[in-house]
Amino acid sequence: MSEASISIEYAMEKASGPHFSGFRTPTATSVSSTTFSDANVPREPFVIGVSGGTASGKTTVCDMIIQQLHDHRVVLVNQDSFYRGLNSEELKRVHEYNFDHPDAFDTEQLLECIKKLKIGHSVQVPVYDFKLHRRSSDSFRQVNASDVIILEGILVFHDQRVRNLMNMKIFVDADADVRLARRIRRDTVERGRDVNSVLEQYAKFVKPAFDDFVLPSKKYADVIIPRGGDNHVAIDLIVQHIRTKLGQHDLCKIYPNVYVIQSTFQIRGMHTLIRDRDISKHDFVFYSDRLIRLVVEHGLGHLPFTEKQVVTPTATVYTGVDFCKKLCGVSIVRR
Ligand SMILES: Nc1ncnc2c1ncn2[C@@H]1O[C@H](COP(=O)(O)OP(=O)(O)O)[C@@H](O)[C@H]1O
Ligand SMILES: O=c1ccn([C@@H]2O[C@H](COP(=O)(O)O)[C@@H](O)[C@H]2O)c(=O)[nH]1
Repeated sequence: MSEASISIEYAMEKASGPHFSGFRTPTATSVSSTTFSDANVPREPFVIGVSGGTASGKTTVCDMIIQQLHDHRVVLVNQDSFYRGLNSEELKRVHEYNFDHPDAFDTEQLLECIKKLKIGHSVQVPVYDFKLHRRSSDSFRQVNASDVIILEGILVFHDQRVRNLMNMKIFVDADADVRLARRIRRDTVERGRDVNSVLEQYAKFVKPAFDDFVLPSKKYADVIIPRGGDNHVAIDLIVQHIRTKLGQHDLCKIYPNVYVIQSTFQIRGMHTLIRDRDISKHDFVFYSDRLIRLVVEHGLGHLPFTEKQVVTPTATVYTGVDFCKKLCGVSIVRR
């Protein structure tokens, strides 16, 4: 990316110089006849995986990222939605069921869902009930195509195929005692459990599976967030990175004083001409000059002006504007 500041004098001189209007007919060999497609080619969504032990703060961190990216389309997909659910036999012996083992999830269905979202399709995600340990038979959550897809769950880094779909992998860290305390509170308040059953499940399944599957998958993380949702610095940095990855137009959302000149077919046509190695020197100079003029004129529109009244030849008053002759500049950033 190169940056150049233009002086007011230069800008005014360029803007008031000879005016080339219109898009000249290209010379015979300069442009191919391919039809231009829409300038806004849809980008592939940015997929973020968020893993970590139970009650480490994964959901909290995801909610904070989503809140900060409020000006983008962001969707959250929970691995929990892909729990297979228990049949009646398994339900009778629910205390023997290991919900923390990779086999408890329908990973094939999860893969299919993320692949579809990545190519811009909407999907129906199952709704899992933690109290009944089964999926709702008649309701689904519709998840639409988005700019950012966040996949959150204890084992989202376990399967290599799922990992490969991710552009960024975050591991949320919290001390084991903090997580256990949170889990007891959450499961008794929200998931209809009693303290004894939570402790029993934790010792029998949750902790061993954390050591065997969750912790070993931490090595795949690009970023580790200690203290989860309390770590505002880490979350801010992650959001900045995502914004950068989302591209050029989002610069305007980060910096309120950045204006992007909207690309039009005319502009792209001229860019095509000046990049064509067969263009004549005369046409190169002509179209480069015209492109520079567009940028300069756009920049001039952002200079400070004050209101000014003038009297017209018919003796009426016209209220217009006059350039404030202050020392100022407009930076032109080229990507
Ligand atoms: N930084 C925190 N301070 C206090 N409580 C928290 C914090 N982060 C999460 N919690 C609480 O702990 C529980 C689990 O958090 P959650 O974000 O749902 O974790 P996870 O998605 O990893 O299971 C929730 O009840 C939540 O309100
Ligand atoms: O029916 C169920 C399904 C899952 N669990 C427990 O949930 C956690 C995963 O959810 P987090 O929000 O990441 O904590 C997992 O440790 C399972 O043990 C359950 O208890 N019952």
